Amino acid sequence: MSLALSIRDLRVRAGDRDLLSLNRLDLPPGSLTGIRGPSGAGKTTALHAMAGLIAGQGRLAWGDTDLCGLSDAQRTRFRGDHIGMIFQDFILFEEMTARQNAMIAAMFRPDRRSLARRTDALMERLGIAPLADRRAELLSGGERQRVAVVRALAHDPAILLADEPTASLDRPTADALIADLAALSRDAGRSVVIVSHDEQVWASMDRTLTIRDGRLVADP
Ligand SMILES: Nc1ncnc2c1ncn2[C@@H]1O[C@H](COP(=O)(O)OP(=O)(O)OP(=O)(O)O)[C@@H](O)[C@H]1O
Repeated sequence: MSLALSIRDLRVRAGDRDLLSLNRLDLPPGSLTGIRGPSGAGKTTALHAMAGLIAGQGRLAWGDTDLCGLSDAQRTRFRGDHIGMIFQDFILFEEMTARQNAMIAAMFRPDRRSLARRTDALMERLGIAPLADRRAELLSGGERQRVAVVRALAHDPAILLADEPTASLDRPTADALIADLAALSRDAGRSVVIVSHDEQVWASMDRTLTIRDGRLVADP
């Protein structure tokens, strides 16, 4: 499944302050989109709204599903079914193994077996299969990030959202990660949005948007 994103007059507020105000944005299904902008501009807020982690007013629809029209519980369910997330600090459980961390979502899902198969295949593909039984606290930054990628993709989500996925990686590791993310997503028709300050990330995307002061700045 491939899902388009359609945003109309989306606002995210905190108290009486507008954190985000996006008038119109359409991303085709299966597209790879970067988001850049100065610190505090609202990039993470936009990503969290796309993930349904925070509620917005207006319209933010993946396919036919407008997240603004869903309850908190419905948004959580949509996220579990359709969205994979990679966070900047890619939080792992240190005492658990790489594979246990990657499989964490499986604990709450009925399709545990197919998820386990996909997890193993992804670990193989990303070159971390030999580390499957190593505790997370013993993994390097690049290895931890790969575990976070497997965890995000294990349920084969239609949407992948990532916040500064290369921020703590050296150049070669970051480049390899971005190439893998792009290939794993293009193959599957996955829609991807990546918040990043990294020009190499922007170069791998179909398009990169700029957010400033909570608003989209027109592409140059
Ligand atoms: N829950 C909240 N309540 C109040 N203000 C918030 C809340 N969440 C974020 N903000 C503010 O909204 C603005 C945008 O934050 P956001 O994290 O989206 O920025 P960003 O563009 O991702 O920045 P950075 O590149 O530094 O991560 C910031 O001024 C931040 O302090």
